[in-house]
Amino acid sequence: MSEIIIGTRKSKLAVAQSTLVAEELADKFPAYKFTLKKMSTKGDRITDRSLIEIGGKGLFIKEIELALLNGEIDLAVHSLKDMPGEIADEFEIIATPKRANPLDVLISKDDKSLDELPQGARIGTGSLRRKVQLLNYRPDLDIVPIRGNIDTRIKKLDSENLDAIILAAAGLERMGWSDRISQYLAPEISLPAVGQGALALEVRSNEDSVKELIRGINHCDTYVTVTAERSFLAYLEGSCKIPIAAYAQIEDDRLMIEGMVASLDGSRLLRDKLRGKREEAKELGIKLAQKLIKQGAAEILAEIKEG
Ligand SMILES: NCc1[nH]cc(CCC(=O)O)c1CC(=O)O
Repeated sequence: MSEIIIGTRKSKLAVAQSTLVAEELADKFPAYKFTLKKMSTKGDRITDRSLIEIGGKGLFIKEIELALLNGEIDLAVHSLKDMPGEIADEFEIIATPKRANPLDVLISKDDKSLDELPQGARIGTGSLRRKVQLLNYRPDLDIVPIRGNIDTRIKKLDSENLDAIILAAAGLERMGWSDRISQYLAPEISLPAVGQGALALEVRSNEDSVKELIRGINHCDTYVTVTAERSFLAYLEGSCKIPIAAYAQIEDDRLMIEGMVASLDGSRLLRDKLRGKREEAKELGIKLAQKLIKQGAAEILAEIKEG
């Protein structure tokens, strides 16, 4: 019997996600054995500094890609949201299983909604994307930077004397903690991160037989929508150091994508959308990026990069 080794971060969420993938693969391909290999990444080990300080999203990915490269694992399962817009030629995101709920959610004390929170309420989030959109909606809010795994962040609600925190619905749902959710934030308030709620199945580009197998659990609509979002991100060279968001959906077999770019303090926020053919997902992401550039996104991005 052939064995496929699946590499994952060792956080509870990562293990829950990769277990789901392993089960789906085992169901579909009973002749194979799928084994999880849990790995620690730099992003997991350093939890007392912001991601931006220690080097951004790639920190959750690098060690796992190295294991792919040297053959320790055959498949890597990542949160797509944690992947940079472009990956090295040695690797390929060959499939995305069905996306979970892509929205951001509010977890608040006394289950208050965003509108019910008191004037000047303290909201915990380490994400610039969430920060600028929240302030755009309610300028009175006090945004407090927090980091850590989902359970750590929920604990900070009390330990840091916060009124609420913002998290991804998908993570909470996959952990079975949806009952903690006070409010799902509509995309009009908080446009989700590129790839939020989706998983990336990453393999070595030269491994045709593994690619063929993993493609078996691809979900086409998910793949098309995240392709558009990731091409928007890559074109704007977005990273977690930039307040950037994109969310694509299939509507009547057409592809619709919305994107957002903002300055660091949120004083300038650009947002627009486009519709197109689902076969042209990559081009649509680029077209939307170009549309925002015409409206001033290039200046915003240059300003952020110059520091
Ligand atoms: N930034 C970390 C991260 N990466 C993926 C998820 C949640 C699951 C997902 O979006 O797929 C989270 C937690 C969060 O933002 O609340």
